[in-house]
Amino acid sequence: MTYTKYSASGNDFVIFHTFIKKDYSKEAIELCNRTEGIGADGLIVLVPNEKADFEWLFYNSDGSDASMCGNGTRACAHYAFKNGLAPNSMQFLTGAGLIKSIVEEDIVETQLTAPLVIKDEFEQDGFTWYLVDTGVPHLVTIVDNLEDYDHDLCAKMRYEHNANVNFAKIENGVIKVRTYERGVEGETLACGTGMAACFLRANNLNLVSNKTFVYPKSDEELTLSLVDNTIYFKGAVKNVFTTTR
Ligand SMILES: N[C@@H](CCC[C@H](N)C(=O)O)C(=O)O
Repeated sequence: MTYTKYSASGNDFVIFHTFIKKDYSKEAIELCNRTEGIGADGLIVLVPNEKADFEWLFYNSDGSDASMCGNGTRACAHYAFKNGLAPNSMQFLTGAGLIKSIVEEDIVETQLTAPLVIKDEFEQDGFTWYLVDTGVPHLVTIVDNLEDYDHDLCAKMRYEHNANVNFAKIENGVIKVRTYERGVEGETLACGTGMAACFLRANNLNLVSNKTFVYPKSDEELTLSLVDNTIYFKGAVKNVFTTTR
């Protein structure tokens, strides 16, 4: 089997394609293992689909599945185009619905599914939170200092709300984000749907405009735009290596 490892702003994935649609959670745990496997935050498997260019099956590194992954969509779209599985402007089926992506060289833009606010504003453990589904659920708190990010608090909030957890800081009109990811159970270098959730929250509070640069923990620059309640998410991806095992 041939596997490709991708990095999308530091969020990394093992990707392969097959005709066989089945449960790949066991493979996700093995392949994503950073000591004995390839090492990644998630596994993406592309399978054929009659109504779209293809369908993806997405797994976190602990083998749990997730309906969406923003960075994963960008890596996956690049992989699909480079492997002749889809044109550069494509649509593919995810658990959250049809996703549209456009590949231009190493830059990929994805149109995320319509966001759904789950809980508008609430106080817990000294922070003000907002809970929104941008494909998967995300808690967002806006802070003055990103050092407020606290692993134990994130883990507690993640299980209480069954959501990913984001700390965001607005600085000179851009957003800096740190994300604790469900299914990785720790901080990742970037989370696309998390950045989208922070962007939406900051935009709703009029803290940023409809088109904003967002910087995750990796410090790679992404552009987030809001047009008619649709979030567009754009940035570079990298094919790290391809291996056969
Ligand atoms: N890293 C992703 C989100 C992946 C899914 C998430 N960990 C969950 O289980 O909800 C992104 O870039 O959006």
